[in-house]
Amino acid sequence: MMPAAQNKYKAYATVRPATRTWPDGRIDHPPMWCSVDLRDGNQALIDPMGTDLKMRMWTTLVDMGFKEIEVGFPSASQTDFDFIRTLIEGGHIPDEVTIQVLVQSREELIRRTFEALAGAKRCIVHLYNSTSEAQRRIVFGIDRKGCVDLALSGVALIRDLSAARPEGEVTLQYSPESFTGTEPDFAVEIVEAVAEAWGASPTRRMICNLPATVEMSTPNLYADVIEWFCTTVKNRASLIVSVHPHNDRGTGVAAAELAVMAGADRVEGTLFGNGERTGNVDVVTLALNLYTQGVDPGLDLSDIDTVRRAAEHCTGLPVHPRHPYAGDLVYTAFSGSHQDAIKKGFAARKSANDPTWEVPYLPIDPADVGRSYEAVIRINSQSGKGGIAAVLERDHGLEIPRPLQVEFARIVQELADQKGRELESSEIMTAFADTYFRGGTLELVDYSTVPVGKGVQRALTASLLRDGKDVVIQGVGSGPLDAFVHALGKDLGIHVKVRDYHEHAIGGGSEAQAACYVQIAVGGNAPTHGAAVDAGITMASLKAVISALNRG
Ligand SMILES: CC(=O)SCCNC(=O)CCNC(=O)[C@H](O)C(C)(C)COP(=O)(O)OP(=O)(O)OC[C@H]1O[C@@H](n2cnc3c(N)ncnc32)[C@H](O)[C@@H]1OP(=O)(O)O
Ligand SMILES: CC(C)C(=O)C(=O)O
Repeated sequence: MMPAAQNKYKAYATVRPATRTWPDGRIDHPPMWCSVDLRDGNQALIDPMGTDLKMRMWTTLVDMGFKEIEVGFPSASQTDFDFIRTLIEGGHIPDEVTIQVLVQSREELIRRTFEALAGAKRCIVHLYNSTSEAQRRIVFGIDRKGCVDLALSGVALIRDLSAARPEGEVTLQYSPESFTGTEPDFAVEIVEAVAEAWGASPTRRMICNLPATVEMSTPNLYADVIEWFCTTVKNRASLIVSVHPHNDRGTGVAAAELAVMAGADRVEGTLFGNGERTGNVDVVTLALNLYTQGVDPGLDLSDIDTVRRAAEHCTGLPVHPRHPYAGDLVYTAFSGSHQDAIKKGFAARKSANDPTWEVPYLPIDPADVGRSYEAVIRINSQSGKGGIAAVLERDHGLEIPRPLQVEFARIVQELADQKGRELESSEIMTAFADTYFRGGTLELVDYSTVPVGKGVQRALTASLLRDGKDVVIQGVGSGPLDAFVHALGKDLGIHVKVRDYHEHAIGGGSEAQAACYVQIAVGGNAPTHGAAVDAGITMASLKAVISALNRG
């Protein structure tokens, strides 16, 4: 038994904005994005990235279009320091990209940070100290004033070192770390003090980053406190309000989205949500959530698998198969009704002249992120006729008619149940061929036809093997199939009624083949299906009838 919750945990304290506007919000433009893969993501890895992996991550982020990238904590690690020097000295930072570095409010660390930044044209120095009531009491042993003083001592040094930089001033970012555990009025107090000490103004905005260092509440309460902060803080116009959600409750994405509705201008996060504990907010999901609402996210994810491979290589962590937009299974439907609807959705798109995406069960066109339609439908015991027919069509060119779909789906379900696993496309084709391209008592060897009378009718002669013995049958009908049916009844006493007939070409040109599907009834017996593929359509149709008879 877990200990009684009410004795051990407290509900999150809330603050209510005077006018709560965020629930009516829509996100109609992307926030400013900042990747923290090379810092918060990296610091959470069992094996932090070395220079080569950092460079691969950096290139991936730049190629995706990030304009702000936190590249490390240069005063904490020589690897981070050296990597930043490599970026600057190697000319790897495009003009439109600003690097960001993290530092605590400690003199020697701040000085070392500025050494790392020598030569960088544009950079953000990100200063943090924890402001939560618990950390002030437990970790730092300081009161509110002590906490403000700690922040201000850092700001004063950064201001001086920044002013002395020959390359120009840095941008200051300040994080009241553990913001979600900080009394909102104190967060406002310390940010106002820092902004004033820095000399923030509408033309020299300071980034004020409000982290859910630990996600402690439902996302609506985070949004409430963000809106309350934005409407309470002095000189809001002098601040870029940034959020930095973590995912402790599994709602980091929702928290970020609601925070943007509540007034945040900027979001810090990582690719696929790597980061401390349960991770940082996943910027890939955030960006593609925007995209599916018709908003250009400003990040290029047209080749999501390349981004994913880079992230997996750099972090050593796999992306979950169900991860939004990027997982192996997210463009795959196993269940029958989903497969049926997806198949119909794709077909409707083909015939409609409208680019608007509207395929059931697929919130995004897989092609937009470089994934293929081919992977959409896979078959197991939960699959239905629509999906199975789609696989036969997609991989084997067979467009089987609806009554045959219904019958074959039962056969496939039994097979999948018996195997207890997903079926390969080749196994489905083999099952189809074994069932409907059926050899047996009868085998068609050849046939010929000639016109009869004024050519309205045709006479057909067919050579068959019946139980291995040659037989020749002859009949007359309105076409070769009709004449064949007549011949079977007249010469072999097999009285066939064709109940359903479909044919189509497979492929084109000299390689083209014909596929034919029939449903026949013999005497009072239950109808059976047969199918055949042959170079000629007549041969395919006669063989399909023979297949059906062999099954009967
Ligand atoms: C929420 C976040 O993700 S914040 C980022 C966290 N990232 C990291 O910590 C990774 C990089 N950090 C490090 O490698 C180390 O902490 C270093 C190199 C920066 C500092 O190392 P050390 O001083 O040897 O060790 P340590 O981190 O344990 O020091 C903690 C001290 O710093 C103080 N401190 C912690 N954060 C801050 C801060 N933001 N500003 C000022 N002082 C701070 C603590 O109160 C403690 O003080 P004490 O020594 O008087 O008790
Ligand atoms: C330094 C801050 C922004 C941080 O990483 C956090 O609070 O998670």
